[in-house]
Amino acid sequence: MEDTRARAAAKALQLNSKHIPSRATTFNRLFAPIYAVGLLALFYYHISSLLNSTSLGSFFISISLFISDAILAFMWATAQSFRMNPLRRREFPANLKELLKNDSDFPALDVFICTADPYQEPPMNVVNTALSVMAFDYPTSKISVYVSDDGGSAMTLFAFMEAARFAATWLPFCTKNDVVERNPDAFFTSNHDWFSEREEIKIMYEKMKMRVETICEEGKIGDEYLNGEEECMAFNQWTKSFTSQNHPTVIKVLLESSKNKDTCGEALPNLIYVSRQKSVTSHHHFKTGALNALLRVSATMTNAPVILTLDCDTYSNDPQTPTRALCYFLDPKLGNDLGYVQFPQRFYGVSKNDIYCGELKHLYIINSSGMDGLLGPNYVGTGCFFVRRAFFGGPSSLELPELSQLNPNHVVERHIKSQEVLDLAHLVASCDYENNTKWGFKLGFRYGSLVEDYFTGYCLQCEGWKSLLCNPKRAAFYGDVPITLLSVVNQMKRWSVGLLEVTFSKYNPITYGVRSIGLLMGLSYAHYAFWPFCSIPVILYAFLPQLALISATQIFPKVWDVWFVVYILLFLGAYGQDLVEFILFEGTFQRWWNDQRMWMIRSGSSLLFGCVEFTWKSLGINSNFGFNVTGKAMDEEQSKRYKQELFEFGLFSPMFVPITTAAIVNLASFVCGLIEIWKSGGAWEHLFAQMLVAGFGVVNCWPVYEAMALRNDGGKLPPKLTFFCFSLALLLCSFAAFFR
Ligand SMILES: O=c1ccn([C@@H]2O[C@H](COP(=O)(O)OP(=O)(O)O[C@H]3O[C@H](CO)[C@@H](O)[C@H](O)[C@H]3O)[C@@H](O)[C@H]2O)c(=O)[nH]1
Ligand SMILES: [Mn+2]
Repeated sequence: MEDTRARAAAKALQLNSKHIPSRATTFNRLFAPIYAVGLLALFYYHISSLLNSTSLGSFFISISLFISDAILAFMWATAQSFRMNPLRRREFPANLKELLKNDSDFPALDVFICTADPYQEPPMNVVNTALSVMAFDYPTSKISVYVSDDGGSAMTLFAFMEAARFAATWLPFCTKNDVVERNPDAFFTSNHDWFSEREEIKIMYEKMKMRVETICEEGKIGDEYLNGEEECMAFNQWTKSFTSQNHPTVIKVLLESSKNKDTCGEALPNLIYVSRQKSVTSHHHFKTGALNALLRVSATMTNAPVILTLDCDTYSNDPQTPTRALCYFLDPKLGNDLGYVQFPQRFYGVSKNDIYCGELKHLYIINSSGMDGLLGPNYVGTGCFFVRRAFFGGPSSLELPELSQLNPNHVVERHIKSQEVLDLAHLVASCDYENNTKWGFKLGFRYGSLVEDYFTGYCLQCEGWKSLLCNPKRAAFYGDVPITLLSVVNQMKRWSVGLLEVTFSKYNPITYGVRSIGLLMGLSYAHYAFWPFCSIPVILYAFLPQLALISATQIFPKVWDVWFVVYILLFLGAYGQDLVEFILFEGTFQRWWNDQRMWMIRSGSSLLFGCVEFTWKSLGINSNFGFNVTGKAMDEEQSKRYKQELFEFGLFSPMFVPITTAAIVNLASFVCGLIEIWKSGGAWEHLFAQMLVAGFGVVNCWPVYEAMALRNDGGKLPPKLTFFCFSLALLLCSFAAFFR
């Protein structure tokens, strides 16, 4: 790639441009110090009320409010790093044609697709993802798709054998007709009626889908489904003792570019199925381990300089995507230290107003554009192009792997089905290969956190790599959003455990990060690392003012007090800025409203339970926390309710307890407050702030009341849970009333 970059420099080609949204940035830079003054005033107020507290009770209240606001203020301060220097970019793939005239000029591309569970992640969907990238607008002989199957499932392998056959028809069909949607399922569900062979191919696709789905339902593969001896042989490894947690390495080269041709006689991409060895006695590091196994297996077979990592649900929505990434990798101005190009995660099938905030606009787009103006966005696990070299030490300090064949500069000379290559591939995919090597620590994706993406990107940046965000108008990739509240909160719980693992390691972004990547980048990473602590202020604000209201205790300043004004301005300032930002990034008011609601719900469930689980894990009480895959299989009833934007509770989960209890307490306290004001003949000034907080809680908890009392479908709150939370709320309220 270096010589291509030199040619680009000689031709002075413009491959990309950047744009600084200057008005918004100026505003943010001016607003930050003003807001900071407001915060200082608030802490002056907090400290003086602490010093003036007259009783144990008032001291307890003051210190709780102080701690809560200190955490919120810290989160605000770290978030400013995203606002100081945001960037938007554009790329010009057309100009690349000048530079890459022949297929041989393109760098080879290895695509990694991870899947882990055929029941949560239907093989047919994984196949669609793979087909969508095999059909990239890119020289096919340069593409190799590696599928990592951590589920070790014969069904997934079977699905890919079918896909390999279908690809021979699908790929030429896409190129000939300039199809934009190259995920077959997405293509056939949207209407494109004008292609001649469309019907024929659709029938072929449906047949394949039926075969795969039948196999998945039956749970075994009958001989009538297999073509020839080679295919039968492939499944011989699935013996009786083969389980997803204990099995030998399975590597199958399903397509070999130099041999397999499509129906028009053009080369097909390489397609390789890999299920690394698993043993119950050795730790496999979940997805991170799978990615490292793929890094090594791909090194033995193709060793492409560019790598794309994808989750099994992240399909390509634009065949131009790899050329867009090249617009950066081949740009001489960006230098040799560009480690990865991240495309934002975008989602297919988000409900109209995005009730669960599945879009995660802040995480994937707003904050990432903010980091783009510094050293670059964090890695978000999928839709990311890396230079292979980035996994082998910093830009100027090459870290060599133990085996020279895995070296990023090694040129593979043998073809991928040769015995030597296959033997080496099996060796590096075995479960104890990594023992006493640098893999996961100095090489490859990094171990030590359940958010391997965040941690790996962070480590690469600390080593000196830069990154950037490529966010074209047409979504480059689409993934699935979780459609039940439980999967949403479980996903975020895993994230918060993973983030805390980084916070309490020697890599803490405040200590280690700020030193390695500077203040603003360090703060950006700290914003996430300390995110789980948001659960503390949210829980306190969800209960304390309300219980105080029930016990007729005033804890906030009176309406006419200047300190009340400070409170209100800080609240409105933060919320207002957040809203404006959200709208500027193509959001709607309703989506923003749901976003802020989910921020609170997540804090009271995922982040809180994440903190608790992390504590248990650190104390060694229970260390059984793994990477639980987010479900991607659709239940029809659930999808229907999701589309109607009804919250899906359904099951009894301890994670629903805090939010449900808070909903009841907020409503009860609001009513108590009203009664209190009425009884006192209309003296409302001293309780107004608390009424405001409780009222805000009630408005936000509307879906919970609905699920508790007004609905009768499968997604309503289980009566057992409602009863439990009612009892708990009653206990809390009586306790508060006791202090009246
Ligand atoms: O042992 C495992 C567990 C998971 N996976 C794969 O990891 C991917 C992501 O899993 P998913 O359950 O979809 O996670 P999400 O919560 O949606 O993922 C977000 O957060 C993860 C980190 O927690 C990142 O790895 C993901 O890229 C990011 O999208 C999927 O393709 C899985 O098949 C494995 O390969 N092996
Ligand atoms: Mn996912």
